[in-house]
Amino acid sequence: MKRPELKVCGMLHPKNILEVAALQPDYLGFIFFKGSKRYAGELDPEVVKALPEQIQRTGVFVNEDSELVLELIHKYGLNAVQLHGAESPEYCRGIAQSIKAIQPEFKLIKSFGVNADFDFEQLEAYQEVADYFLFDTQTPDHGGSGKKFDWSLLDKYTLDVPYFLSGGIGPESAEALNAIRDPRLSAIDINSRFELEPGLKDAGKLIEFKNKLS
Ligand SMILES: O=C(O)c1ccccc1NCC(=O)[C@H](O)[C@H](O)COP(=O)(O)O
Repeated sequence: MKRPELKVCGMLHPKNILEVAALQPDYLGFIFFKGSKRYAGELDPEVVKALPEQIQRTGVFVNEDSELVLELIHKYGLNAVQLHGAESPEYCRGIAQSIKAIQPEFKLIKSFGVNADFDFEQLEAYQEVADYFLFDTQTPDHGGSGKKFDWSLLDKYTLDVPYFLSGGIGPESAEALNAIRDPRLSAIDINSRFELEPGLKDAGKLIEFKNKLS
């Protein structure tokens, strides 16, 4: 089985972005949601644009106006968007069509907050438009909760769309992640459990975790 990729989300500070980029994660996430403690809307776009091209620069949005999403994709040179609110399949299709017409390799990641009541059937309407799903813990703050959900709930996931696993993944999670045998697990998404403060990642912890993943 292919080793899942790694996404480090919630990057904020230029020096820290370069420090983490040097560890060669597959994705770096920038949160363009004003309600987040990791809001990156003030970040210099040149810092993001200058990242090595192997790193997928991912903008995270929550129920944002689609015109603004498209504007920020261009402003920051993003390769992917992660739609982390209650965006409809039609909204996702509009974004995907607009951007893929000029950037065919662009990726759309649709996030869902999972709990015991989560309706996996709703995903069917998104399967043609999402390149990936992202399964996070359901919380009122949308994301970055540091809380893990019960991964056995994913036994109910029957579609073929590859997914990112997220929510409360910490340094101690490596062993459990290595035990997952689902070929649809495309990437592991980490955030607050690797922080010194919101938006500031601990490079030492990241190196240790990355080395433990198989
Ligand atoms: O991190 C945030 O502050 C955030 C706020 C609003 C929407 C999404 C947000 N984060 C998106 C992510 O992809 C996080 O990595 C994901 O929620 C997991 O976070 P954590 O539980 O802290 O590992």
